Amino acid sequence: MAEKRNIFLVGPMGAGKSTIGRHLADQLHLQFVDSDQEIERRTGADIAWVFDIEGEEGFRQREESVITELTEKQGIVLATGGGSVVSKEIRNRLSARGIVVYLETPIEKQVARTQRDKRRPLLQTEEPARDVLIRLSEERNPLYEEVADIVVKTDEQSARVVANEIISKLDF
Ligand SMILES: Nc1ncnc2c1ncn2[C@@H]1O[C@H](COP(=O)(O)OP(=O)(O)OP(=O)(O)O)[C@@H](O)[C@H]1O
Ligand SMILES: O=C(O)C1=C[C@@H](O)[C@@H](O)[C@H](O)C1
Ligand SMILES: [Mg+2]
Repeated sequence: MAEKRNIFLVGPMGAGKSTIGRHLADQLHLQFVDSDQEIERRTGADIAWVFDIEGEEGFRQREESVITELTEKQGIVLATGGGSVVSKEIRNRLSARGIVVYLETPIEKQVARTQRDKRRPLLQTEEPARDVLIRLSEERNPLYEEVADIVVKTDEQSARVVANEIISKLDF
């Protein structure tokens, strides 16, 4: 049987990786996995708790080992954590193991989509979420672009329509 291919979603908090990833997996009959959820499942703690106890560095180590392991699979849609691309090892891994899709999302949409949800520790600080997201985007946008095979905008269409647009751009 031909090798089943993988789709890896990258992009900032609020881009819709988890939401669009589910639609993609349903429509393509692939397995959906989410590195944040997998870390929560394995630790039995939510992401904020992992950050509290192990610090961001501890979380990043877990993220790298989970993504390395999940990308061994075939036939998955993987929603990656928003900061995972900062690791060169993760970027290399994603490029080697599947099609990388960057969900490009303006800051105002990221703010709107994340403001009611308190589960993102990097946004639960004194610094306004908008400023944090701008600062992160300056470091990370070039990395999302570098690793991407396909770039789609997620601000003008529903998650389902964005998933269809991604499918139309895939050659499988
Ligand atoms: N295309 C879209 N249009 C409108 N709302 C969307 C769209 N994509 C996602 N959303 C909404 O935005 C919120 C954040 O989406 P989601 O949790 O999928 O983002 P994420 O990229 O996985 O973020 P994180 O990196 O923090 O895990 C959710 O409430 C989701 O329903
Ligand atoms: O952008 C980030 O660094 C993060 C994004 C989320 O997916 C989680 O991985 C966590 O909240 C950190
Ligand atoms: Mg997510």
